[in-house]
Amino acid sequence: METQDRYILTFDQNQEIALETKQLKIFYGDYQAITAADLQIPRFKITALIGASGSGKSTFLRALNRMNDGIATVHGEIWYRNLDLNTKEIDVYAMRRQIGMVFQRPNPFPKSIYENITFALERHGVTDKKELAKRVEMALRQAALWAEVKDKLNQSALSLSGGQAQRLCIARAIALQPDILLLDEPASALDPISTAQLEETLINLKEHYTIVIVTHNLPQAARISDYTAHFSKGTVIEFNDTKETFTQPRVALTNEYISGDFG
Ligand SMILES: Nc1ncnc2c1ncn2[C@@H]1O[C@H](COP(=O)(O)OP(=O)(O)OP(=O)(O)O)[C@@H](O)[C@H]1O
Repeated sequence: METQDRYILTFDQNQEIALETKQLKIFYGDYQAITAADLQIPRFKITALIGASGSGKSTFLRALNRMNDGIATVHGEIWYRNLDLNTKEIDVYAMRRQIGMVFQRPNPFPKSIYENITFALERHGVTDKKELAKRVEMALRQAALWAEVKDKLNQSALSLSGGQAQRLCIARAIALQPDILLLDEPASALDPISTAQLEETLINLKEHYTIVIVTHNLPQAARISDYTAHFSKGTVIEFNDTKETFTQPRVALTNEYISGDFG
């Protein structure tokens, strides 16, 4: 098989782009964690970020909604709806309503299941009780948790299992009706059954949301994502349709990584 050093898919005008990074470079002090990442994230698709530990996946993901502010220095452009998010003028709080993040460990607030979802909504000005109840139900249904919790919405969220808590965190993020959901290894603390439920939830969510997910679980990336970006040493070396990436990788290092022939 003929291989290249790098292969980055770009889209034609028929594919709407939700986010695009241009020449993204990220430094922790003097250490450069991302050397140059140019990536188009297609709308209403799942894009998986894969790569060896330390290759820069989380650093890249966190830059997309400015979670690195104050931790790392980010150079380059992050385009979202004709706005460069990596500029001083951006209202980061408002932007994060459009671009939400779900973390590796489920982190529900020590409040009721219901309040976990209404908390951010109220802070964003939604106060009508009927509207809040509607949004809670919608978010829990979309996160595939409604059936399990509808009779115990006033119970503490800390009583949920890990898998349920992670779906609650997804519900909390989507209650704000964002455009894009960023997920950093959301299944790494879950058992196989909860992982399968979470994967099904994500597949259903892509009808309404653009999803970017960091995962170490390669079969998971192959199962749920439409596109895969392979990070190596701080840069994206291959970005392509997931099926192609996993069956006919164009870059030798990707082939080694997905066949477990690395490190
Ligand atoms: N807060 C930080 N301060 C300094 N260096 C950091 C910080 N966070 C990450 N790094 C470094 O940046 C590089 C990329 O880390 P990052 O967490 O983005 O990689 P990753 O691909 O997500 O790894 P993993 O799969 O292990 O989570 C690593 O060398 C890491 O040690």
